[in-house]
Amino acid sequence: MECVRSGVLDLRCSAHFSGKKGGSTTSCGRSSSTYLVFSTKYHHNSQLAARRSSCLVHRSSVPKQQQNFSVRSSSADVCTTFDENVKGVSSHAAEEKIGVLLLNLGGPERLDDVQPFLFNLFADPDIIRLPRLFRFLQRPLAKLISTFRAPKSKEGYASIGGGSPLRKITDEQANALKLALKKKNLHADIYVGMRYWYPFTEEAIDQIKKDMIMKLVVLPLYPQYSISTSGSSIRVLQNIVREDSYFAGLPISIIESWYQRDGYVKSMADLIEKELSVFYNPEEVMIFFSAHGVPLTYVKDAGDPYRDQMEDCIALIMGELRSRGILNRHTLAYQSRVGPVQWLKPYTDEVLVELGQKGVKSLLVVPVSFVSEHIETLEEIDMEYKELALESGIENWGRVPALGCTSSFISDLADAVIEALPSASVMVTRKANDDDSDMDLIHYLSKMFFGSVLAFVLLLSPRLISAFRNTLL
Ligand SMILES: C=CC1=C(C)c2cc3[nH]c(cc4nc(cc5[nH]c(cc1n2)c(C)c5CCC(=O)O)C(CCC(=O)O)=C4C)c(C)c3C=C
Ligand SMILES: [Fe+2]
Repeated sequence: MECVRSGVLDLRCSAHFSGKKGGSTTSCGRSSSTYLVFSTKYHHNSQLAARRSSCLVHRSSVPKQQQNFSVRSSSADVCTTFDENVKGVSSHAAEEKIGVLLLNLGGPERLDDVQPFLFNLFADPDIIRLPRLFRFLQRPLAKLISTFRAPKSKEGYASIGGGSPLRKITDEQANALKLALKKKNLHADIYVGMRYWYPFTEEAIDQIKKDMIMKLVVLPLYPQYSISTSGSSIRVLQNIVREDSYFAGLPISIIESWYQRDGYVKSMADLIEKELSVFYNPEEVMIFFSAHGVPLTYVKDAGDPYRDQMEDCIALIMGELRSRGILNRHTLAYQSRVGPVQWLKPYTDEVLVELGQKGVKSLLVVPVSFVSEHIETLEEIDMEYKELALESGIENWGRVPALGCTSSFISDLADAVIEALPSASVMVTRKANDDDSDMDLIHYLSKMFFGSVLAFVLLLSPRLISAFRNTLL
């Protein structure tokens, strides 16, 4: 049983939308009578399916036309130049009112936004995963953690100009995508929905409804799927679909991950090749992929495919570089861990020190989990990690920019949208009666036990609170 056909999420399948350990009671099928059940265990079939094929379904049957375009968007920073094989779309698609919803994380625009932004982030049950019984602690805990975390985060945002660039960049990407689609003969309205700050996904959803969009493609701006990112945003969407009769009847196609697309892989390889050429001895440079981490339990217990997809992604990019005769060594590590739990290893900061000790002299860092510049590229990599690396003996440091509005990348996203359209279908959802129903007693009790310990640690013990605070700061 495969729920994802070549990378496009089949909305009638249950298992992608996390919630439940095991995923065995979920339903999956092609018929509209099957239901979407929320479960935490990620369905690995989807990942295998995505790996097997280069990506999305339903390639347009319209012959490719060789065309040259040069367009400038209304925003001065967005410049999109197309020189490629342009794929056309069938005329009936052009007559429908098509919407594309770009999902992203969002970021505080001013320092005063930092604490409420962090509150929204930590109040997300896909970010702090409490046992069901302790969900009532989610918001008090979010308040506590966001308050402790805010001073450190504020420092970071202050050092990159006082706020996150995410909204501006995402808007630019939306403009560029609209133009790219237009050039491929698809007229679509593009909406931006952020998970933790303005414009919130709910606002985008309202606008989509007002505009009476007839078909919607949902494109999370994360190349790899994680429960904590695309998964969380998709969950918001599902909740809306369940409550709202307009969305319940709207054909939707979700592109859940797209790291395996040729256009993305080649665009990343282009950026790496270009930055390597800046080094005095490019062949001696170690390519250092730094991905945003997630807590280890996401992968080990909840079935998050994030690590597998990340490794797959790196292999594809390195394969592309090798095919161009670029044979540099490379490594992958995970950055930006928060709090006292174990995250995916190895950790970026530790690997930087080790490489310095081993005598590596030249490093090219490649941020790989996100397609915009943000606090973790501009502050964590460019400032903190650079300083650490130089102190550890690295002499030559370079960093690949995020893809942003790179024309080949935006053009590929446009192709992804066009390819996803034919599989848009009505989301049929039902609320799982008890999404912990297949959890065995021991697991349930252990969750309760650890949940209680966590609650006591975080809410009752001042000494441990201060230890926790030190870990966050
Ligand atoms: C693929 C990308 C990301 C994953 C996976 C992810 C998981 C994740 N993040 C936190 C905690 C924080 N993330 C923060 C900022 C932030 N996170 C991502 C991306 C991923 N997060 C981005 C792009 C950003 C930056 C947004 C911006 O404003 O530029 C922050 C706030 C910043 C800070 O204080 O460091 C926190 C906190 C967790 C806990 C998590 C997985 C569970
Ligand atoms: Fe994050």
